Amino acid sequence: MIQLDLKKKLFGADGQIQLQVNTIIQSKELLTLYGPSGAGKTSIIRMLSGLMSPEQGKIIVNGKTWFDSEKKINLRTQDRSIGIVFQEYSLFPNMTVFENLKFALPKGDSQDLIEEMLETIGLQNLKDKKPNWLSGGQKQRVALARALVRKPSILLLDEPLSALDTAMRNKLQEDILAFHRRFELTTIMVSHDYHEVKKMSDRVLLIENGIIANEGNPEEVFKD
Ligand SMILES: Nc1ncnc2c1ncn2[C@@H]1O[C@H](COP(=O)(O)OP(=O)(O)OP(=O)(O)O)[C@@H](O)[C@H]1O
Repeated sequence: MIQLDLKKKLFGADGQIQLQVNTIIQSKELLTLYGPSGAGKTSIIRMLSGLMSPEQGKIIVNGKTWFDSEKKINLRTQDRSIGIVFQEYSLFPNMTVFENLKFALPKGDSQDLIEEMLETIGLQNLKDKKPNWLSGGQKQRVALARALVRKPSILLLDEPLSALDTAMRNKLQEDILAFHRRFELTTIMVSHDYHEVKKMSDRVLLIENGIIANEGNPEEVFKD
């Protein structure tokens, strides 16, 4: 279970907004953050990952405090049990697919997990290729597998599919759902795509102007 209580002033092109988000995310839930551009969705992902600090608030994950402004606790990104995939492909261009995954593997862990990941994403035959040999969808599959090599409990996805065409998007949505279930992850995904949010979410947070404007399952949130 993730207890989130986040407050931070955000400065954007259209002035300042006060981000204020308070919610509980259940273990194994697939939660999407949906809403207009600039509303604060990416900032929430960044605060969860430790790449941005809230001004005030708490992040408590399964009873462990990751962030507490009063107690001055702020765990480093590498000490948080997370895997992240961003919109842009963030693979190392000079390493092969296999080496990209191996780089993320904790020292001493068996490389069998890499083989298992490659099999799950169906890219075993491309494991010796460098990223520029791959299609956008294949790169994002590798990024997804790499995010999971450390066996995190939480998967954070910031619009990972927005650069892909519809067919590839559909495939990757299935891959994300398969990983989400297989590794019993708690997954938090930013998406602009209404169909994607409807298809994938257990629960949606509609984020507008830095606050939760509505929340519930997709039927509840999109009933109008
Ligand atoms: N470190 C920061 N401190 C203060 N404000 C920031 C910081 N980083 C980003 N912002 C601002 O916060 C606002 C919200 O941005 P954010 O990327 O979280 O929105 P978003 O909902 O993810 O938008 P999009 O859908 O376009 O990605 C933006 O106006 C941005 O300029």
